[in-house]
Amino acid sequence: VEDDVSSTMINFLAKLSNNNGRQNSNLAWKPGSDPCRDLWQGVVCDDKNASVQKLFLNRSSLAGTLDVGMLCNSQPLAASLKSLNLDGNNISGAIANEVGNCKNLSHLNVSGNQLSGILPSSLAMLSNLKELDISNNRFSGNLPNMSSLSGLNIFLAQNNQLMGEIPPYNFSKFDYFNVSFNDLSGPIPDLQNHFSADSFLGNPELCGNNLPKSCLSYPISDAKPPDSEESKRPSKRQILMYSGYAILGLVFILLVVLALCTGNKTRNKVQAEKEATDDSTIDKPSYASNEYKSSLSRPEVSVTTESGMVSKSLVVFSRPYVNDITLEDLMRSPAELIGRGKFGSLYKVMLDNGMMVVVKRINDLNISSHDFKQRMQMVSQVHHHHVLSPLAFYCSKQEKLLVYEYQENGSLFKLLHGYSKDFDWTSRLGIAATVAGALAFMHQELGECGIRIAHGNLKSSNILLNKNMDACISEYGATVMDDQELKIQQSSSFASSYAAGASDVFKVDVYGFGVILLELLTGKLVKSNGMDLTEWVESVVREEWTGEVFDRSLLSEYVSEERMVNLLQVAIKCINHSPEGRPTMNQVAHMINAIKEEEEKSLIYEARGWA
Ligand SMILES: Nc1ncnc2c1ncn2[C@@H]1O[C@H](COP(=O)(O)OP(=O)(O)OP(=O)(O)O)[C@@H](O)[C@H]1O
Repeated sequence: VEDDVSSTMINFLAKLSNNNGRQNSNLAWKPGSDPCRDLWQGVVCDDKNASVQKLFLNRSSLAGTLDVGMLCNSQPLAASLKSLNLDGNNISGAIANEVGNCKNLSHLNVSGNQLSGILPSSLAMLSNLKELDISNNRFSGNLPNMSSLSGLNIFLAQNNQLMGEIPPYNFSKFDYFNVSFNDLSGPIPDLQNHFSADSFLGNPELCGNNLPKSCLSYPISDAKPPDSEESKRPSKRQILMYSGYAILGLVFILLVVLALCTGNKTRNKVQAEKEATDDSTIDKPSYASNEYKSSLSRPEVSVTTESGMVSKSLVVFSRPYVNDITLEDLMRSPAELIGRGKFGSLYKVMLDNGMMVVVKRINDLNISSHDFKQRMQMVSQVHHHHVLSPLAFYCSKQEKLLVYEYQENGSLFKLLHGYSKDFDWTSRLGIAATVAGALAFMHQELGECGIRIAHGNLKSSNILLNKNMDACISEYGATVMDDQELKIQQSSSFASSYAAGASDVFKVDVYGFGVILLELLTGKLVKSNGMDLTEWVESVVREEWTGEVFDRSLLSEYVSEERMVNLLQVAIKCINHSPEGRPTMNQVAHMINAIKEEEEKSLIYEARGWA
């Protein structure tokens, strides 16, 4: 390989590494050595070791600037390079127009970085391009028209800030196509039945079949360039169509007003009758539909409807029953306030189709709309039977809403600290194992995405029980805590050590899970009469009175104290003051499964009378 190729590559990597002109030491590309013969890490050469064909610099902790121009202006390299993979770093900068000089590039993957700027039109000149992945960055401007690239079969651009209309791509050529969660507008082109709405979700101004917004204002068959003079003047057909809609709209509004008047009278009567017969106020749900509706109909949340029916802004993930739910549906459905936590209020809402959902209004979440969208999309893509996925979300600068399925059997918190005393050891151990397994799975899946999304607010009120009494984790990823919040959240005695490790967000979840284990073992509240559960358990264990820790109702069940002590040891590891000292959720899940297996074996022994 020519010397100037080696030195270009070293300079390219030094810029990407942002390490005072030095490159990332893990990769060890040494001046004076040969990229092919000396087997530089991440470099793939041709059979004769004469030219560099592929660069795999993905997940290499690079946090500098991308200078594609440097690579593609170096003639031998520009001619030989077929694949450039920079996925999953923290690289900033833009894709320079010179990328068009890398004529043989077939795979370009810059996903999961901090890249920004406008996509160069020269991308459309890469006639060998097969895969282009620019997802999870901050690119803006229009999508390049790459309809002439006949070999392009993967195009991923989700989670950026791209604008404008989608060019007329030939969708039959794509195996994968995704432009969801951008700011694209206008009608989606003819998909030739190749892609579902999921590839386009999260673009409030995009319209088409199965998208929240219909294309009434963009009759596709009459499509003209949107800013041509003629398109600005409505045609006779359009005038007739709009007048029809206006009349229908008026009739609809009159009917709604009429229905509201009669409905109000009936409701007032029913309410009055109810109040007369029911004077108990304890545990009665507080009806809050007015507060809820006014919160949802504030200007920044209000729906812009077309033909009075289509919501502009609710992002709905495709699930049965809620596929065509709109923000308007949520607004007009009966709502009841069921909780007001630190991070927002929770409403129970009954949809027209009888489905019960909960809507969480999140206050002051320390996160931009773009990042929130990105988080929610990633969380919704990871499916685990014991994690409640959001059904839909809404997001503006001022307001964030999350919609979940209602879980009728309440929370683990209620089961432990409510009136029911019927919560035996086997069920507690089962819930601990289920939650640990689900959390380990989520950490594994979401640890691989660039931003590492943790639950962020794990506690027994966020562990819900479905109709089969199976535990599921709710509100995964809905809380983003900074160090300051962590300090406030924790008791002063170990706030600093706890917050110091906040950078590993997963270890914060491990701590939260440890506290849940302590609740399961002791049956005690996390905070009660000024006592902190973790401090109390630690002091009792220090004094070697471990037996005192356990819930009395468990002791009366003749549960093996050895297995309870084993579970307590797992809990104590999880609440280690030093985050680095805590196990990973995967390790926790293994430890709990081992205890559960022991328990199951002993139950079999007992059943056979061998004990
Ligand atoms: N999908 C759901 N179905 C049924 N009950 C739920 C659902 N989501 C939450 N809850 C319950 O509603 C109550 C209020 O929840 P909310 O999330 O507002 O408060 P929290 O969990 O106590 O506080 P935070 O704001 O810190 O999450 C809790 O008891 C919770 O268990």
